[in-house]
Amino acid sequence: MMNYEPGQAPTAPTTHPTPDPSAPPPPPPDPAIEARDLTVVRGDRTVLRALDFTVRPGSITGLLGPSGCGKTTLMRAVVGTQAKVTGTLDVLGHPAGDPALRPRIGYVTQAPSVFTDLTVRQNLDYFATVLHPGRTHRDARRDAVTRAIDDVDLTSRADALASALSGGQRSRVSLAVALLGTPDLLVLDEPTVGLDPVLRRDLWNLFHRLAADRGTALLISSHVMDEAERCHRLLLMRDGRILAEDTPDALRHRTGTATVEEAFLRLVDAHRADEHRPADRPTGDRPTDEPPADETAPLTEEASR
Ligand SMILES: Nc1ncnc2c1ncn2[C@@H]1O[C@H](COP(=O)(O)OP(=O)(O)OP(=O)(O)O)[C@@H](O)[C@H]1O
Repeated sequence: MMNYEPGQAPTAPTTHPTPDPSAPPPPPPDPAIEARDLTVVRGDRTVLRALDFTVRPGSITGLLGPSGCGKTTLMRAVVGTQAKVTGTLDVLGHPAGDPALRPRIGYVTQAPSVFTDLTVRQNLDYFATVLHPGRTHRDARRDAVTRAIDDVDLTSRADALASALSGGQRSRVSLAVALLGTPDLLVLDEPTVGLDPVLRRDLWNLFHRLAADRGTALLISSHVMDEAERCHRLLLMRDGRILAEDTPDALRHRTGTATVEEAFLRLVDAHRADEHRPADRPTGDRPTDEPPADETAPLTEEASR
């Protein structure tokens, strides 16, 4: 199986001078997301525990793990809607939640947020007007709306009421809204749930185009392990912790397995064995009243419903 290479920066205009080959390579761009010791408490439970990870611009990072392991909480922290976040969490060079980030991040939740009494185009027009109000932006708004509808392959349904769309189509309207502002970071919570294989493939092609052509960083959660193979890098999570952060190839290689799903299961088994080794077990690591996340849940799409 192959690894996808992160997207290259858009080609420089031809009027620029040819770069000097003896010059040192430019420094890597700043991370899109940098988390150090990231911890989140929800209610009386610690649901994210001291996470360290980095997401690079122009790359697709898959966030994978069983139901309840903390994927949505992590995404909420990144977009700045989660309370009780400690540690360091920088997004596009700002602390997560900084108002300057609002126009630069697109976030699509699991529940589509669309007005069902408006058409697809009217939904997009509304959000485009919120993003870029005023008559002077009218043409740019119209172009952005047309492009976003086309990006998610809903041109033929542009004038249909959102209430008349399927669940998967409504999710794509939400995705189109997130694409309107040409965000630098797209955070997508299970964007392909309920989509048929052709649409899933088309959306993944779109994600790769966004990363390669626009330099967008994408953080995408999924239960579907074959989608893991389409990511540049993976964050494998379990029970509020990151089990591994690496490329799909490196994870398979490291665990001596043929698929990311097998690699994940191998890592879970190794982690459990460590936890159950009495001498090593840290006391008080998990309160006795706090059950682990649903760690035995299979990682298939069917099992995630
Ligand atoms: N509002 C809340 N108050 C307290 N705990 C919560 C709240 N929402 C979620 N949790 C807990 O936080 C933990 C992480 O939940 P989260 O939704 O982030 O998991 P997830 O990996 O996204 O799950 P799924 O794949 O099922 O969406 C779970 O144990 C969940 O029970």
